[in-house]
Amino acid sequence: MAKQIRFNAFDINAAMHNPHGLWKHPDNERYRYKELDYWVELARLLERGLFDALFLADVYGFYDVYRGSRDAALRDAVQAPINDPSLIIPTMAYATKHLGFAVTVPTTYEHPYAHARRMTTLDHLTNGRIGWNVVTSFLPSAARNFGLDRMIGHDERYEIADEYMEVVYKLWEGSWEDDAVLRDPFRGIYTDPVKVHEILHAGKYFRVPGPHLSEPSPQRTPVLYQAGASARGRAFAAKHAECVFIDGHSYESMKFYVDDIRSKAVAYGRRPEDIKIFMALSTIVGATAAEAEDKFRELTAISSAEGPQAIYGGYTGIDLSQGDPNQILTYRATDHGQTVLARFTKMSPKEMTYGEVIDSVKKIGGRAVLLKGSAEQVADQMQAWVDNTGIDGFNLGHLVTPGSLKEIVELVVPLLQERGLYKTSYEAGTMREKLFGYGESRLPERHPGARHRFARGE
Ligand SMILES: Cc1cc2nc3c(=O)[nH]c(=O)nc-3n(C[C@H](O)[C@H](O)[C@H](O)COP(=O)(O)O)c2cc1C
Repeated sequence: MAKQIRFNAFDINAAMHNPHGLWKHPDNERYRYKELDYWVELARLLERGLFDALFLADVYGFYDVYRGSRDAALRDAVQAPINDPSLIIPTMAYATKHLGFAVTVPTTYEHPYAHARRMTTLDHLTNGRIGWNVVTSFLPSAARNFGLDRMIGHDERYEIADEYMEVVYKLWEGSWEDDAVLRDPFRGIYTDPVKVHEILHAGKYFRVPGPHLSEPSPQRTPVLYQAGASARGRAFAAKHAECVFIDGHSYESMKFYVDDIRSKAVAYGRRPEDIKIFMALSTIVGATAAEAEDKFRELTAISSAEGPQAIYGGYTGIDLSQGDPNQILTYRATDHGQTVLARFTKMSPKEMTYGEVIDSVKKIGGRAVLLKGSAEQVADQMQAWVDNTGIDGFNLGHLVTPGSLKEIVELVVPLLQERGLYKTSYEAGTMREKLFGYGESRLPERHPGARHRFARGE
């Protein structure tokens, strides 16, 4: 059977996500992000299209590097205003049966003891349909608001994240035995105290004696996503991630990331196929190629020049307004994210000036690859990306919501199904089972998290 293409939707609980200026489009319903009905309708649409998951990005802090101010970000709804992503999930889960939910939570600012309980709660309420996108955060304004004088350094944030993972693995995997909850009215025992264990974690960054507060949920550890692609980020992904999310720009660079992460995973005792890799993608699908071009022109006319530069400043620490348009942008390690700057400098096939970088990020779709055309053309290009890079599928952003994802569900999914490249029904089971096979609800034995499982006789 041909390799199946997988879809996640890439969204955020905010007024706008990445396509800046397009909130002005008359068909854009983004302003409804504060309504539960909006999210329920979206979840039902995605389940109709047999999407694996709704991936919910999140960010603490405003994007205020560009021109040294948050004004451009606020004017243009650059991931602001923004609400909590986890609180919309139970309602969407109630309205669907199979769709997974991957929620972004930073290891730098949320304490693992509280985070572990929140994820277990969500895994119970969704009956095992929860994933966690592990991020380390990249905005100085978040650091300030969490009471730090300066942002913790890029690589140290990953060191903290590594220890954080150890803590949550211990809480999820090692604290409660499977049969701890007896609910036995005859013996008068709800939970057998002998089967609930302290974790006694005392490390460099965290001290958590435990036990975990919640009883075991269907997956225990949520499906682990990760999206940082710096050298340190890839090492982290290779060790922990089950799904990796990467921006793409060429077959070559995407294949480099895919091969590198999978070979590093093998060095951690894992298998290459233990990691599913999704590429960020924007799409414009028309009944014909000409119709897609018309939509593209219409969107270009209302897109914003400043919003993408505000995003760029936050991701990289580079204020594009400060450079001469003809000056070459060079790589420098900042404490923001390192991947986006690398892409426009040392990973770029040719040197780029500040002016060229601005033109590139301003394009519709932003940093994500944009596929446009008829459904046939978009499906062909998706297939080519999968065949040439080894990715498993796409995290599909929206330009106009929910229209962009409706185009995929109604026009592209049926075509991929005809070609035998897309499932025609959901697999049974939890989110992890749908991704990795029936009976695989828990982390596999070879995953480092499984080492923290409680074993009798310990
Ligand atoms: C496609 C994509 C989506 C991301 N989504 C988020 C997000 O929602 N929240 C966040 O804090 N970081 C997000 N990031 C940032 C990364 O998780 C990571 O923190 C950042 O890229 C810095 O790490 P790096 O230097 O290893 O790339 C995303 C990155 C990519 C490429």
